[in-house]
Formats: sequence, C-alpha cells, structure tokens
Amino acid sequence: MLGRVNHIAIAVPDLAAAVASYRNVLGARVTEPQALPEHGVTVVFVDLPNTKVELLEPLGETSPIAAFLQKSPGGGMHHVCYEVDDILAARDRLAASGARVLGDGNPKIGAHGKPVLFLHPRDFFGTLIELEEV
Ligand SMILES: CC[C@H](C(=O)O)C(=O)SCCNC(=O)CCNC(=O)[C@H](O)C(C)(C)COP(=O)(O)OP(=O)(O)OC[C@H]1O[C@@H](n2cnc3c(N)ncnc32)[C@H](O)[C@@H]1OP(=O)(O)O
Ligand SMILES: [Co+2]
Repeated sequence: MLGRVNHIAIAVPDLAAAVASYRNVLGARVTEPQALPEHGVTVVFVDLPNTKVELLEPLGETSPIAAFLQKSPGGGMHHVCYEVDDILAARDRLAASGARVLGDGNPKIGAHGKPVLFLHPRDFFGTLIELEEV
C-alpha cells in the first residue's frame, strides 16, 4: 500500500529562522512560505535529491502543531508522509484494521494540491503518519 516517503515534517517555532538555517547553514534549496489556513500551518519545503523536508510553523488559534510545540518549544520531528496510489482504499483498509484516521475521515487537499489524511501517532509507534495520494 505504501509508496515513497514524500516528506518528513519538522515543526518549528520560527519559520524564518528555520529557513535561514536550512539555506545558509545547510546549503539547501527552500521554497517560499505557503500559508495553509485550513490546516493551521505555514509551510516551506526543503528540496532534497531523494525526498523533501517540510518545515511547519503554527498558523491561527487552532493550529494542530501548537500543542506539539508547547511540549517541544525548540521544535522537533512532527510526521512522516508516505505516498499512496488510492487514498480512499488506503483509508478503508486502515480503518478496517483498527487504525484511527484523524479528522472526519475524509481527505483534505494538502500543500501539494493532492488529497491527504493523517493517522493517529498512538497507532503507529508514536509517529504521526500523513498519507498523500500521488
Ligand atoms: C496537510 C498540510 C501539510 C502537508 O503536508 O500537506 C501538513 O502536513 S499540515 C501538518 C499539521 N496537521 C496535522 O498534524 C493534522 C493531524 N494532527 C492532529 O490531528 C493532531 O495534532 C493529533 C491528533 C496528532 C494530536 O492532537 P491532540 O489534540 O490529541 O494533541 P495531544 O497533545 O493531546 O496528543 C495526543 C497524543 O499524541 C501525541 N502526539 C501528538 N502529536 C504528535 C506527533 N506529531 N508525533 C508523535 N506523537 C504526537 C501526544 O504526545 C499525545 O501522546 P500521549 O501519549 O497521550 O502523551
Ligand atoms: Co505534511
């Protein structure tokens, strides 16, 4: 069911500082910030030869990463995003196996304009999983 790792996400308290660090210290190519109010985050992507790193900053009062940053104020690894061919088939298979699909269970459109879903970290060894249909 799982395809490639689409991205690894890191929650950060200050996106501009994180971008400067990835660009100037690590020498990476970083996209322009993209506000995603529906998801409560502003994101940039660090383009790497084999995958991407997504840097996430909270946006708005109900950001899903606010509680995460309260626990880890300096930032930290937030989720891994795997590609799937058919997100509805993946969702139904996961739900049948007892995994908790977050939200109302319906895919939302993510940062790449593709449908995404999230799976509860307690069901996957303490790691929040995002699925993206490609
Ligand atoms: C889609 C746009 C963009 C893209 O790539 O296209 C993005 O990736 S946006 C990313 C931000 N969106 C989300 O994270 C949506 C899914 N997240 C959620 O629904 C919540 O954040 C949730 C359910 C993971 C946690 O929310 P809750 O209010 O329940 O927070 P708690 O602090 O009570 O957490 C419960 C439990 O889970 C542990 N936890 C929370 N977040 C993470 C995490 N990122 N990785 C690992 N574990 C996490 C938390 O520590 C609690 O564990 P416990 O054992 O109870 O202490
Ligand atoms: Co993501």
